[in-house]
Amino acid sequence: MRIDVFSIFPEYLAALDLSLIGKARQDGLLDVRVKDLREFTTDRHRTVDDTPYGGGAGMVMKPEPWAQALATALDPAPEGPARPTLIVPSPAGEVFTQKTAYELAGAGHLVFACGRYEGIDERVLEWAGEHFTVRPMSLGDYVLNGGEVAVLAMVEAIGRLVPGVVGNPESLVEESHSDGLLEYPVYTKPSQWRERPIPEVLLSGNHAKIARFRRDEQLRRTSERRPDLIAKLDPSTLDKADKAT
Ligand SMILES: COc1cccc(Cn2ccc3ccc(-c4cc(N)[nH]n4)cc32)c1
Repeated sequence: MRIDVFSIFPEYLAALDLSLIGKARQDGLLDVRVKDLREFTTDRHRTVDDTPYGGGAGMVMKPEPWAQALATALDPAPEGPARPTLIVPSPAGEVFTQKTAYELAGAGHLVFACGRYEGIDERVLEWAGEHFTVRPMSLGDYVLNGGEVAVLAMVEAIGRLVPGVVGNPESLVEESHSDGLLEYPVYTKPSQWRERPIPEVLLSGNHAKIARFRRDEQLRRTSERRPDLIAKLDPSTLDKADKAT
């Protein structure tokens, strides 16, 4: 998978050189290219923003540097009919979920446009629609100062699902949210820590009982912390809970 990221703070994306994603880049599983948007300006001051038409606070990102930058992500031209997907982090985007991560992990080429200021001139997204599948994307209902943090989160969530990136694919199977429920609690040595024991069943060696305990904990936690997810559960998820005995 090829991933292009454009930002006026490319150093923000240095975290993509580390850990799992960094290793996947070294192994050639992910081809991540981070570019400074200012490289695509033409004036002496490398200007990327200007005042908003219609007035209002703050500045808006100029369209031309973005068109010049995004055009380089179309080089070489995509093989076949598939168009690269352009993800534009935005408070006004669709909400990024684990389902989105799975969907995008199957894409061949992702391009991320990290906005700053009050956002990117809307005509960029209209122009980009001729060459990309454009998806404004929100991380959630809170406001960031720019797109970089959102891109770090999305590239990690997507990248780890690309085959070969995570050493043991098993660890992707039981994941939180993959079955619509939150993760069960985890414990490790010592079994008694500051007078706190671990749940007895985890020492029983009875895999059926352990599975049941974990499923029950998932349901308990989800109904306590995220009742909204309970409402969305696939009925078969609850059957699985009964079968995990
Ligand atoms: C109303 O608040 C804003 C309205 C417009 C722009 C900005 C600041 N900003 C600039 C680029 C940019 C990209 C993404 C996000 C973002 C995404 C999520 N989930 N929260 N915030 C915020 C961004 C703030």
